[in-house]
Amino acid sequence: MSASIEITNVTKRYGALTVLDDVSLSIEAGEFVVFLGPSGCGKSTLLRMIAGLEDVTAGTIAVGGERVDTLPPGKRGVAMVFQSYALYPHMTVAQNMSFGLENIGMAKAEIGRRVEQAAATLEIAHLLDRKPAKLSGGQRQRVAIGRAIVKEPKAFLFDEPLSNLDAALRGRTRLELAQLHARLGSTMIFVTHDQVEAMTLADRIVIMHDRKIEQIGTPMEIYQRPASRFVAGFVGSPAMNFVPVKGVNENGGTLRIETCGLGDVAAAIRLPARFSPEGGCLGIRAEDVTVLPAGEAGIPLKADVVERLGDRTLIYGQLADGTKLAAETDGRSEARSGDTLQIALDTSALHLFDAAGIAHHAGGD
Ligand SMILES: Nc1ncnc2c1ncn2[C@@H]1O[C@H](COP(=O)(O)OP(=O)(O)OP(=O)(O)O)[C@@H](O)[C@H]1O
Repeated sequence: MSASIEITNVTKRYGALTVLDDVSLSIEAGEFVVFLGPSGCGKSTLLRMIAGLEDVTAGTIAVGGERVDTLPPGKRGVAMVFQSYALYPHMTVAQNMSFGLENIGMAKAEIGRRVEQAAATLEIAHLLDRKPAKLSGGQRQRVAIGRAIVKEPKAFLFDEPLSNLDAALRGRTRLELAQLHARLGSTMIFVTHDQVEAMTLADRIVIMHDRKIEQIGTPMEIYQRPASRFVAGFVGSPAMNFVPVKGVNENGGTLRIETCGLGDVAAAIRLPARFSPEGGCLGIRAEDVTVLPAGEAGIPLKADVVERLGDRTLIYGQLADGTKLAAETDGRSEARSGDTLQIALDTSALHLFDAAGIAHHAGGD
């Protein structure tokens, strides 16, 4: 069973502090939605309001078409998995998973059936008699998910559930969560500040910043067509390069963008109405900057740091005017710090940002 979630004009204040300001969002039944944003942007607060662990200051929340923001947590049909797992240490795995169902008076046989089924799904059947202290971090994590599954909720709410796992286990559990979602078909909301988790798990990512939703889109929409300079700089590693703009001229559908660091750049970007170069910048990802073979002339980039990642090499350098720029090249690059390299830009992958940070992309808005 899965349900849609409708968040309408939700505001959250703690005293004078506004944490979320008039936020609206529609999540479809069965969707995997990730709330992504920097620390303190309010993503956990939004999740906790859906769960019923925080009140809304204004606005409404509906699950499966039914308004729930006035209902207690247990009556909302959602189940939350916490970062800390929140298992009862004195109870076995089976008891931890049964506890919530016993509390609502469910028949023992039905509880047994659900626990058994969830344990099989999560491959923890052999751990049912153990106490949490005798489990690894990854196993505890599964128990916490199992405890949510047995409730057969209309939606799962995950609050950074992978952040206590080491890197390898984190990657594996991420895959398992994707498989679990495919198998259960449930609505899932997942809070994280890890963009790899967001990119790999989400049907849609909700980027949150400064009390608002900054952009909602599929991972590739967010990556390729970030709505704002904030999103462009937040998603992607290394962060998108930003080069200050001095002036813009439109000529037959091509925009000529004057910069200090990159010289004049031509791009198929429509000149936005009332665009002022003041405070504007050009954005380009490191992977869209090509390091030219020795002897070919391009734009000079003086390498400060060369990072060899095996399959690729990242070059962090400076343009002629001192603007910093990262370029990505192949793993066999022999570039060394101190070298002046020649680069070229993929002008079909340029983004222009105005002073307010609004994005305009090559190939149309
Ligand atoms: N009970 C509270 N009282 C006052 N302020 C709070 C309370 N809970 C959260 N806040 C504030 O609300 C803001 C949003 O917090 P929230 O935990 O939702 O952020 P987050 O995006 O989940 O960050 P993180 O990734 O660090 O958990 C923060 O500025 C936080 O200090």
